[in-house]
Amino acid sequence: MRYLSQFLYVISAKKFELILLLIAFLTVSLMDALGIGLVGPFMGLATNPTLIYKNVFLANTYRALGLKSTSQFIGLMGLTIVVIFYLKSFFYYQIQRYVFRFCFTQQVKLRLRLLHTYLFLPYTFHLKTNSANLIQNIINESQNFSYSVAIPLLGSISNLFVLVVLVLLLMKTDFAATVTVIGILLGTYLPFHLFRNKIVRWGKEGVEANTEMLRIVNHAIGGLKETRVIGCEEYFENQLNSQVNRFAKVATLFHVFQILPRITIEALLITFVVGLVSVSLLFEQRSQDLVSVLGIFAIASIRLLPSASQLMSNMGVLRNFKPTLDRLYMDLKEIEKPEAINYLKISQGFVPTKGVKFESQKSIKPMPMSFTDKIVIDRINYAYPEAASKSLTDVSLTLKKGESIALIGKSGAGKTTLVDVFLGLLIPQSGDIQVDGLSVYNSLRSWQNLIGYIPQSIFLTDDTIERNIAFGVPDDQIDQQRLNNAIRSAQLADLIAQLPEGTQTMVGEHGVRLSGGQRQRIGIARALYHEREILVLDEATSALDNETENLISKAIQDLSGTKTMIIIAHRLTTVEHCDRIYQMEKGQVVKCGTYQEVVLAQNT
Ligand SMILES: Nc1ncnc2c1ncn2[C@@H]1O[C@H](COP(=O)(O)OP(=O)(O)OP(=O)(O)O)[C@@H](O)[C@H]1O
Repeated sequence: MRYLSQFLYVISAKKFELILLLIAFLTVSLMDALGIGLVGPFMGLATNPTLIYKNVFLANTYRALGLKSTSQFIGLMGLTIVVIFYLKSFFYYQIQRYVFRFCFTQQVKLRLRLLHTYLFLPYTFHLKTNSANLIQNIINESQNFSYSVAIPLLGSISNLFVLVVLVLLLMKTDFAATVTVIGILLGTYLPFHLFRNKIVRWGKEGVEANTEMLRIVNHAIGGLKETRVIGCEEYFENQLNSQVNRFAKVATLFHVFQILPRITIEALLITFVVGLVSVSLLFEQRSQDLVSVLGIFAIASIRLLPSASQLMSNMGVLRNFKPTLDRLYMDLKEIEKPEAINYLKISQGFVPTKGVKFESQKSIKPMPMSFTDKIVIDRINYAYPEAASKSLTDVSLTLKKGESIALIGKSGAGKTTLVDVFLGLLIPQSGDIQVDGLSVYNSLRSWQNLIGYIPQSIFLTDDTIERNIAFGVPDDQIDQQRLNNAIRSAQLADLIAQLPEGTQTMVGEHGVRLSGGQRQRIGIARALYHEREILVLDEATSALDNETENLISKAIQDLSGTKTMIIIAHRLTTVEHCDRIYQMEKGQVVKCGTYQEVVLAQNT
C-alpha cells in the first residue's frame, strides 16, 4: 500500500488516466476469459454434437438461429471464438501502446520535475548531497522508474486481472483442479516471500553501486590533471572495478532468481495435467468431459502460465527497484519540508499550496528592488545544519552605494559563509539584510537580481567567449555594445584582440584553454554584461602572475565608484583600493577600517 502511495506521488499522471488504464486492462482480461470459456464447450461439442440438446442455453440458441445442422452451429461458434480473440489481440496491442506511451511520458515529466526540484531546493540541501546522486536520479533512476516500477506495476495489475478471471473460469469448470492451480501459484510465490528482503537489498546495492560508479568516473576524469600527475589511475580503476563487480554480483543474483517462477510453474503444471489425465483414465471418467476440461486447461495454461510467471517476476522487479522509488520519493518530498517551504516563500515569493504540484506553481514575477542609498547587514547569526557551533556570530556591516569593501581573515574565519548569506543562498537564523531600509527577505529573487557573483573558479561552459560572457542570453539577443563594454572593463580587450577568432573563440571544457586569471576576468565581464549593481567577488586564491594580478586589480579599481563591491580578498594588493576592510575571525568581525587602519597597523 505504501508502495502504491509512493508511486502515485512520484508519478505525475492524473487519477483518471490511471483509472482509464485499469478499465482497459479489465476489458482485455474479460475478453480473454470469454474466448477461453468458449473453447471448452466448443471442443466438447466437436467431439459430441448431441451435447447441444443437453444444455438449455445452447439448445435455445441453436433453435433461434434456425441452422440446418449442429456442424453449422459448431462452425459458427468457432468463428465467434476467433473473432473474440482477434478483437482481444487488437485491444491488447492498443493498450500496450498506451501503457508504453504513458510510461515514457512519465519519464520525461519526472526528469523535468526532479531538475526543477533540485534547482529550487535550499542551498543547504546541495551542501549535504553529492551531485553524482542528483545526476544519477535524473538520468538513471527516472529511467528505472518507468522501466522497472511503472511498467511492471501496471503490468502486475493487468496480470492480476487476467489471473483472477482465469482462475474464476477454472473454478466453474473444475473446483478441485482450481484449488490445485492456486496451490501451484502460491507455491511459486513462496520463494519471493521468503527472499523479499534480500531482493530489496540487492536493489539497494545496485543503486548504490551505480551512484558510486558515477562518482568515481567523475573524480577520475574530472580531476584528470591531478590523476595523471599523481599517477593514481590504478586507484580509480580499482575503485571502479570493485563497484562494477558489486553491481554485477547483485544483478546476477536477482536475474537468476527471476527465472525461478517460470521454471517452477511449468514443471508443476505439467505434473498436474499429466496427473489429471492419468487419474481420470484410472477411474474411467467420461472421456468427453476430460477432453473439454483439458481443453480449457491447455488454453488457460497458455495464458495463465505466462501471466502468473510474469506477475511473479514483475513483483520481483518491483521489490528490487523499491530503493529507486524510495530515493525519488524522498527527494521530491524534500520540497515539502518546512525549511524548503520557508526558503521558497522568501526566494520565490510563494508558499506551495497543498495538493497542487509545486512545479506547476508559477513563482511571482519579482518587482525590481531599488538601491540608491545603502545596504545594511544587521546582526547576522548563522549555523550550518547539524553544526555544533555558529559560523557567523552577530555580523554587522554597512555598505554605501558605490563603495567597495574587502573581507579578510584566515581560512575558516567565515568569509565564504558571510558571502553566501549575502547572496541569499543561506538563510540566517537571525539578523537581517536591508537595502534602502527594506529587508531582502521580502523577496530574495529581487535582491539577487541586483547581484553579480564572481566565484574563485568560475563556471565556464564549453562554448565561445561571447556566450560565456552573455551567459544564459540567446544569441540573437546578445547586445554587442554591452558585450564590448564588459570586455573592456574586465581588461579582456587585449587578450581577445590577439585571438584569431576573437569573441567566437571556444574556451574548452571548464575553460581549459584559458589561464586562471583570464577565467576570472571572464567572470567579471559576465557580471558586468548583466549590469548588476552589486558585485561580489571571491578573489582567486591561486598565485597569479604579476601581470594578471595587476589586470584584475585594475579591473576592480576601475569599477570602484560605479559598482558596489564586496571582495573576499586573499591578496593585499586588491584591498588597498577598497573603502573599508573587515577583518574576520571565528565568524565575527574583529576589526574594521581603512587599509591603513587594518592592514598596515597589523604589520607594524
Ligand atoms: N557546509 C558546511 N557545514 C558545516 N560547517 C561548515 C560548512 N561550510 C563551512 N563550514 C564551517 O564554517 C566555518 C566558516 O567557513 P568559511 O568557508 O565561511 O570560511 P572562509 O573564511 O571562507 O575560509 P576560506 O578562506 O578557506 O574559504 C568553518 O569553521 C567551516 O568549518
